[in-house]
Amino acid sequence: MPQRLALLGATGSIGDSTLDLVARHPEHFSVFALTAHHNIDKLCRLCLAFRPEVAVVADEAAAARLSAWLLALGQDTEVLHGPQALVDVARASQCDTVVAAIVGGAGLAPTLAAAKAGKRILLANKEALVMSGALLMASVAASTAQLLPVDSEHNAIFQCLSSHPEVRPERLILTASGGPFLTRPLETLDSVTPDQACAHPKWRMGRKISVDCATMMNKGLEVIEARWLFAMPAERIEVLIHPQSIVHSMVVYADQSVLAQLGNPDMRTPIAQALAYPRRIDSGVDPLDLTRCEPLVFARPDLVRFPCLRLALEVARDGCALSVVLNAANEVAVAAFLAGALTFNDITRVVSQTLEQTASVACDSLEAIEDTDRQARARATQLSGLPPAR
Ligand SMILES: NC(=O)C1=CN([C@@H]2O[C@H](COP(=O)(O)OP(=O)(O)OC[C@H]3O[C@@H](n4cnc5c(N)ncnc54)[C@H](OP(=O)(O)O)[C@@H]3O)[C@@H](O)[C@H]2O)C=CC1
Ligand SMILES: CC(=O)[C@@H](O)[C@H](O)COP(=O)(O)O
Ligand SMILES: [Mn+2]
Repeated sequence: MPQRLALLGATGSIGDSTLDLVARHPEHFSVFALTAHHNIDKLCRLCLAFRPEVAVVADEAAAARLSAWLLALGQDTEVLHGPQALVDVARASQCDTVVAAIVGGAGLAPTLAAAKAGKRILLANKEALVMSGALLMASVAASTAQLLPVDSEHNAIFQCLSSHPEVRPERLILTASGGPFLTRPLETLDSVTPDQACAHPKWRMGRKISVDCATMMNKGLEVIEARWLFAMPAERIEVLIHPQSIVHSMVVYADQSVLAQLGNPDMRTPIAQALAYPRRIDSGVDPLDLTRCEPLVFARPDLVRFPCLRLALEVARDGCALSVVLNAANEVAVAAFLAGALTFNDITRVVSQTLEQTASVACDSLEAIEDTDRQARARATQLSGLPPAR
């Protein structure tokens, strides 16, 4: 019986990689639901190719258009809309596995619903875990859910830990490419364009995560993600710059053995590992030829060049409420940068000022997290000089 998937964020970059694997292994995987936000052209094509029972889009107007197209094309996918529909497909009895690949905080409620419903969750949506670490991990522990990390570094650590599941490692080392601005003169950073910031040297990804890699906020979010996934204090999670993106992360044991997972930078490897776990399937990724790749180099990150990483590391060592604020402010600032309303350096300013201006708040329920998230977004919007969101 094939695994039945609900793919949240099907029209994105993780969606593309996941569906490439589904197409390679129709005997192992079938698609129950595909979701998108506004890209209904692409979702329509995906519905014709993968024939899901359900598709979900942002609003009623988009749902009506997609329904009409599918009907005209003879495809009987049911089209739903809105945040509640995402939650409904994530916990539906017709699916076994939820691929959480929505970008940003919008992925939190469906991911939490999947955890409570005891699903196997392939987690790409790191923002969900950053916002709700304690709550999501507790929901997984209290149900039959299984949380499998897809983020390449966390998937690497998961694979390294699998060889000694009963032994706690001493430290984790997350590798980071350093993004497109690793060596760019600092004084020129304020004039970089969104396209320059999105030109990641090694990975092709959505625009939000690409900007996060350019500021290295991505690595800060990943330290918080690792802290929860592997129950490891942030002080014992190190970040190392590794521009080749071949070593995806490492685990250090008490005897100073260091285990690493390597591979060409292609998300189909970690997604295939998680989809097939504990088996292995062909991912379509080129074999890694260590005799032909660039020399593997490692260095400590420069926190003056990457102030967003410094802010995130400070938050990682603190309570969970500040993680919600960090994430919310970053989402607002990155969206404003991508829209041309802020400069690249403004991202750090907005995140830092939002953190400074937020009093300590609770984060022990979805409602409390959503409330903190809303307040932080409003503050960050104001600090970005934008009109309040409706
Ligand atoms: N891309 C990668 O290689 C990696 C990504 N990740 C993480 O995976 C997640 C997805 O990243 P990526 O695929 O690059 O992102 P993309 O921007 O490529 O795709 C995002 C997806 O989320 C949907 N979406 C956006 N906003 C909403 C919303 N408010 N409600 C519902 N759906 C929404 C989009 O729909 P639409 O197309 O209609 O806008 C799209 O399907 C992120 O959290 C990222 O950090 C982690 C590791 C690697
Ligand atoms: C592919 C992936 O997992 C991204 O989250 C990745 O981490 C981006 O690369 P850097 O963060 O190393 O720039
Ligand atoms: Mn990553």
